[in-house]
Amino acid sequence: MSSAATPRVVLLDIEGTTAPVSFVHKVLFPYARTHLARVMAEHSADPVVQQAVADIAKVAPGVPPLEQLERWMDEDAKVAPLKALQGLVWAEGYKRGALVARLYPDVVPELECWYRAGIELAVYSSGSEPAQKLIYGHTEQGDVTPLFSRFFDLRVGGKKEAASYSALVQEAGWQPHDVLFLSDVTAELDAAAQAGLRVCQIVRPEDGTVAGTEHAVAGNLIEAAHIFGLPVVGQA
Ligand SMILES: CSCCC(=O)C(=O)COP(=O)(O)O
Ligand SMILES: [Mg+2]
Repeated sequence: MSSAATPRVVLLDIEGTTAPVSFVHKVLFPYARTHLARVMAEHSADPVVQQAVADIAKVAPGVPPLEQLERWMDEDAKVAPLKALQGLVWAEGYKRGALVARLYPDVVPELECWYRAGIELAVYSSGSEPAQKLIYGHTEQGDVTPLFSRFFDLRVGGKKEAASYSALVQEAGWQPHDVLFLSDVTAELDAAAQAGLRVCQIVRPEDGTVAGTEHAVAGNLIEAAHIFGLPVVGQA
């Protein structure tokens, strides 16, 4: 459903929307793959590791956890045990300065503009909530986590399921039509639109994103702001 009213909430995907696909696939994912076995061994008593190993045993009984994790990484599977463990590995990488998050140049200025205007900002990513806080806590522009009021991950469900968007708006106490969801993936936008959210595809030339035909399309957050009547950085 569309509405002329300005969205009160902007819900943002990460990969392909605020961060380049190349940063996630060529920096974050390889870092996690390289250090996963060691970090799991060094943190074997950590509840994150124990829960992930227990979850893997439920879905892949008899398969060694690292073998299953390798399979999931090969498939880019959006599954909670892998995402929780990747977050643990990245925590170490950010802490020792090996990782610094790259966001698209329009992202921080435009999010700050929306934040200052009283628009509520939230994240919905397949990356775990701790991983989301890490990426936004260690950007080239510094810690931008205070811009966001909420961080939703796979605990509300998969991003291609309409029920996940219904669950997250209910948890936050939002009306679906007050929320604008920005993502590069049309199947995610289809699901969000089915749940009554307003949606816009972010089509980043650097990522080679292909524009869909069903939803509004913007090349960056500033173009999305123009389309949906949100404040635009640098304009009074
Ligand atoms: C928290 S940054 C890494 C994101 C991630 O692990 C991923 O799989 C990408 O998910 P998104 O939903 O942001 O496209
Ligand atoms: Mg994405």
